[in-house]
Amino acid sequence: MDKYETLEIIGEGTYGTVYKVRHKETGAYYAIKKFKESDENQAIRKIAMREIRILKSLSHHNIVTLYEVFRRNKHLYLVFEYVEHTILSELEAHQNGLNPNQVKKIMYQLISAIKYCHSHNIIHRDIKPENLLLTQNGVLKLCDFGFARTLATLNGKYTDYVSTRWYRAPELLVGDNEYGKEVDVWSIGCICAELLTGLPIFPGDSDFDTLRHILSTIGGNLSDKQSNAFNSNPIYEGVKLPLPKKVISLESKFKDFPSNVISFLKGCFMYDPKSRKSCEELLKHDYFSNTFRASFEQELMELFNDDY
Ligand SMILES: Oc1ccc(-c2ccc(-c3cc(Nc4ccc(CNC5CC5)cc4)n[nH]3)cc2)c(O)c1
Repeated sequence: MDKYETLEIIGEGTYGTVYKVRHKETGAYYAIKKFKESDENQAIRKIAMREIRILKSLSHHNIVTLYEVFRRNKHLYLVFEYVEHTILSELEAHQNGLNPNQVKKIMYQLISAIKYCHSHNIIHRDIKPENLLLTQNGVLKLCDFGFARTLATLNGKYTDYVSTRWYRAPELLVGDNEYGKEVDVWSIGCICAELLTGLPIFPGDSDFDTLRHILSTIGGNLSDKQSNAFNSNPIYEGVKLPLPKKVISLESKFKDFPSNVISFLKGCFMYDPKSRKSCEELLKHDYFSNTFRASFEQELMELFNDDY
């Protein structure tokens, strides 16, 4: 850490803290994650090794770059690309939502980044505005894989709980631990709606309350597997599924959204993960017209070439 000047804390997580630092010789900025515990703690060491293995397998224009890993005074440090803004700060600056075309550009890059992760059998599991960074040129960079996991074997189960409640898919909220990459697609839908309105679409103050928001907006019923998981979850013992008195559908909730946006959101918000659109299908959805795809891909190529 001697070659860096620590400037501020930019993120606090369960297992570590992320600092904005300046390289003393070059003046360049970086984001450095310092793992909290000494790496002599076997549990932390295992978590850190899994995170580093995932990060080293990723190389994509829309995912922050890991430059270096080093160990000092029994602590592990990860040196990352520093990006000036987050989508959270963009939302704070645009309380009624961002320009629809800017949203489309952000969504196209987010889905491209997640499609890349999924093609490498990696689930991010914590997609939320503070984990989406935006460069001055409008390039989106996905960050913080502290909760990422490689897809479990076919019948694999995940034990730890994840993601930030408002962006959590119903299978996570009911406690079904046989979930897959579809949880990221649900979060993508949440991000899209929030970017367009400036407000979180399912702002629950608990997992149960988030489920209530979902059922009141999407209507219908959870999948049988999700209902069974809820009813057998000891956390919800004695509690009935929140059956909404009134459903305010997506069409009613977002009256001024074009039909292709509503259709895009419905593709992300299918209760049954197997019915949810994949990232590949979302990129082909007519939310992204052929004209948009052609012109934006050209724009991105020029932006990415400027990076080098
Ligand atoms: O497994 C991991 C762990 C950590 C990261 C990670 C990598 C990079 C960053 C990062 C953040 C960042 N920029 C940034 C982050 C937060 C803010 C918000 N203002 C802060 C509060 C003062 C502003 C800018 N640039 N790069 C953050 C996290 C990662 O990508 C993977």
